[in-house]
Amino acid sequence: MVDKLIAPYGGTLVNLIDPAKAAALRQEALSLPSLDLDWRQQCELEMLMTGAYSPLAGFMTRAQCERVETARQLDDGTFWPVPITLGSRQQAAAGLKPGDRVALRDGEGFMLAVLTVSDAWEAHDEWHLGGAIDGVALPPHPDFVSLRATPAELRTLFARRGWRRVVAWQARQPMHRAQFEFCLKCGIENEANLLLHPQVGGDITEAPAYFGLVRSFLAIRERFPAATTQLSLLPAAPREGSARALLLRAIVARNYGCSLLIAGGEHQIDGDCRRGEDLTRTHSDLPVAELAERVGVRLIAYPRMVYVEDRAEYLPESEVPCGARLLTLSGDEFRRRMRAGLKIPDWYSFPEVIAELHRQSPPRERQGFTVFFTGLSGAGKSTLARALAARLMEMGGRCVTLLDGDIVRRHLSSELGFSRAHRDINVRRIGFVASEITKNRGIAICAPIAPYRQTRRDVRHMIEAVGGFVEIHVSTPIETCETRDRKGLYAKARAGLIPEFTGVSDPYEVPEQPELAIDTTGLGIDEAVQQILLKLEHEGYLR
Ligand SMILES: Nc1ncnc2c1ncn2[C@@H]1O[C@H](COP(=O)(O)OS(=O)(=O)O)[C@@H](OP(=O)(O)O)[C@H]1O
Ligand SMILES: Nc1ncnc2c1ncn2[C@@H]1O[C@H](COP(=O)(O)OP(=O)(O)O)[C@@H](O)[C@H]1O
Repeated sequence: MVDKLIAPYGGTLVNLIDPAKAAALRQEALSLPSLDLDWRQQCELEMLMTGAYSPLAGFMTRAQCERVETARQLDDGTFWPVPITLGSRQQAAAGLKPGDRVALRDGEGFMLAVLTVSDAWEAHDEWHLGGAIDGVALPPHPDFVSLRATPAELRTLFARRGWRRVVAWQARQPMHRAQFEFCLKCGIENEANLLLHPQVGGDITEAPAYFGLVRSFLAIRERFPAATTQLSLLPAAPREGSARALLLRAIVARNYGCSLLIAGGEHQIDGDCRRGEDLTRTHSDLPVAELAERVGVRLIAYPRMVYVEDRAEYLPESEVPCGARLLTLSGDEFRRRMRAGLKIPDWYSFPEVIAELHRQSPPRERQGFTVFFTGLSGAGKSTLARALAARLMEMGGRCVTLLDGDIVRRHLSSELGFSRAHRDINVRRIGFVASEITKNRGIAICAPIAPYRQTRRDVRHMIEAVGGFVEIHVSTPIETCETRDRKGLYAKARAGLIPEFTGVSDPYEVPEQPELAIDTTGLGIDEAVQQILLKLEHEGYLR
C-alpha cells in the first residue's frame, strides 16, 4: 500500500496566484493593454493558475508548441501531449511583442492575470501569445461554490482524510448505473478512493444543461459511500476525445492527487458507449498506456458493461456467465425516451438522476417554444398569431406571449424604420425576447414580416439552443394581400408614397424550409389555426 498521495506532475504543484501581489498587478494593469478572454480561454487560464496543468507556468511559445506537436515534450524533456496556447483576434493582441505585458480579463472586464509576452505570432487569422502568467484571481464562478476546489485544496482534503490512492472519474455526461457500478468496482479492486470530477468548463448562459449535469452528480453522490467518495467540479473546457486529450486528462488527474484514471465510459452523440479500449488501444496512434505510465497515472479502460438480469447486476461483458439474460438500452433509445418523457428502467439509471435530467430538459410538451410567423404585409400573420394565442390560452397551463409587429414597433423598436439594417435590428430584438421567453418555458408567438433569410436563420439558431422553434410562412401571394389592402398601404406604396415597401419596392426572401407554409387565400381563419395546432401537436409541443 502506498503511504502518500501521488506527487504533482513535475514534482511541484504550480500556483500562479500570489495574493500579496494582486493589488500591485491591478494597479499596473491600469496602464497595460487588455485582452478579454472567452470562456474557453478562461478555463485554460484557470487550469494554469491553479496548477492543474503543472508544471506549466504560462502559455506556450511557438517553439514550445512545435516541440509538443512533434516530440511531445516540454523544454526539459518532460512528456506533454497537447499545446496549451492563447489565441486572440482582438485588435489589442495584434501589436504585442516580446517583453510586453498585457492584462487578461473575463468578458466583464474583471481582471484575471497579467501575461508577460515572450512570443507573439500569427496563425489561422489569430494572434498567438506565449509567456508567463502572474495570476490575480480565478474566474468568478457564482454557481455551486461548495463543489469547487483547486488541486491544492483537493490534495489538502485528501491528505486530511488519509486518502493515498485515488481514482478519478472525469465526465462530461451524467452517470448512470453502468458507470456507477464500474466506479464502485474500481475503487474496491484497487483499494482506492474515488474522485467524481465532472468536467464543467463552459459558458453557462449558452449551455444551461450544465446545471442539470451537476445536479445529477449531486444526486448520484448519495449512492456512493460518503467516507470514500468526493465530488468536485473540474473547470476544464471540452476537448475532442483523442488519445492526446486523454493523456492531458491523466496529467490533470495526477495534479489533483489521483494516480488512477478511468478512461472512456461516456455516451457519445452517435449513440454508443465509448469504451476505454477504444481510447487506449484500437483507435489510438499513440502507445497510450505506456505514455500514461510516464505521466505516472494508470489508465483503467472502461469496458462494455451489460446488465445481467438473472443476477440483477452490471458486469463487464467479458465476465458475463454463458447464456445469461442481458438487458441493454442504446444511447439513442435512452435519448428518445427522455425527449418523449417515457420511463427509463431503474436498472439503467437511478430515478433521482433521471428526475434531475428531466427537470433540466423536460419532454417537449413542457419545453418552451416560439412560433415565428413571417410573410408579406396583409398575408394574415397578426390575425393568425392572435387566434393561435387565444387557442393556446384557452387550453390553459402555458404562459403565452404575443409579440405582434405593432406591439414590438411601439415598445421595442419605436426608433426604427424599414431599411434593411433597421428591419434586421427589429427582427433580432424580437428573436432575443422570444428566446428568453422560450428559455423560461413559455410560448412566444412572433409575427413580423422578417423579410431576410439570414436574419430568420440567426433567430432560429438562437432559439433552438434553448427550446423549440416553429417557423410558419404565411405564404399568401401579394395579389391577395394587395386586394385586401386593409390599411391602404399597398395603394400608397404603388403611388410611391411609402418607399421600401415589402413586396412592392423592397425584397421578401421566401423561407426555404419552414415547418409550415399557409396560404390564407380563400382559407378560413379557424382552418388555418387548426393546421398550426395539428403541426404543434405532431411535433410534440402540445399534449
Ligand atoms: N416600408 C414598409 N414595408 C413594410 N411594412 C411597412 C412599411 N412601412 C410601414 N409598414 C408597416 O409596418 C409593418 C411591418 O413591420 P415589421 O416590424 O413586421 O417589419 S420587419 O419585420 O421589420 O420588416 C407592416 O405591418 P403588417 O401589415 O402587419 O405586416 C406595415 O403595416
Ligand atoms: N385565413 C386567414 N388567415 C388570416 N387572415 C385572413 C384569413 N382570411 C382572411 N384574412 C384577412 O386578411 C387580413 C390579414 O391581415 P393581418 O393579419 O393584419 O396581416 P399581416 O399581419 O400579415 O399584415 C385580415 O383582414 C384578415 O381578416
